[in-house]
Amino acid sequence: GEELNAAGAASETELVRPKVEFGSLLQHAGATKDVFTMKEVMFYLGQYIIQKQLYDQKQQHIVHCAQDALGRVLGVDSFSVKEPRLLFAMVTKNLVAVKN
Ligand SMILES: COc1nc(N(C)C)ncc1-n1nc2c(c1C(C)C)[C@H](c1ccc(C#N)cc1)N(c1cc(Cl)c[nH]c1=O)C2=O
Repeated sequence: GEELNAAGAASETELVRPKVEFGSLLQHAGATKDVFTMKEVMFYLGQYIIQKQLYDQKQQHIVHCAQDALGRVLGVDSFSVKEPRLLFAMVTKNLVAVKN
């Protein structure tokens, strides 16, 4: 609906600055800057998860992060990639909006 389109548009126009620990996690995933779009944040987090193979080998939509910095910044031991609202809520806690 309208609200999803708005969220989609925001993911590519509004800029965010990660809080310190979250920022170093994104750099570990290859990021080379301090300010991102939401789309970029999700891209780098996704690369981080795949590179470190944090997904469950059997149920591959489940991410296990209790033993990883990702779990500390998101505040959970595991989550499902099929829960977008929960995921965005956890990620946005680690971001500060940048007024442009
Ligand atoms: C375990 O996950 C996968 N495993 C496999 N295997 C073959 C094992 N293939 C694809 C995925 N996968 N599905 C989705 C995503 C991935 C990879 C890139 C992690 C991304 C995503 C999920 C979580 C975070 C965080 N923290 C960041 C990005 N994602 C997204 C979820 C949302 Cl809510 C927004 N944007 C996304 O790209 C999905 O739906």
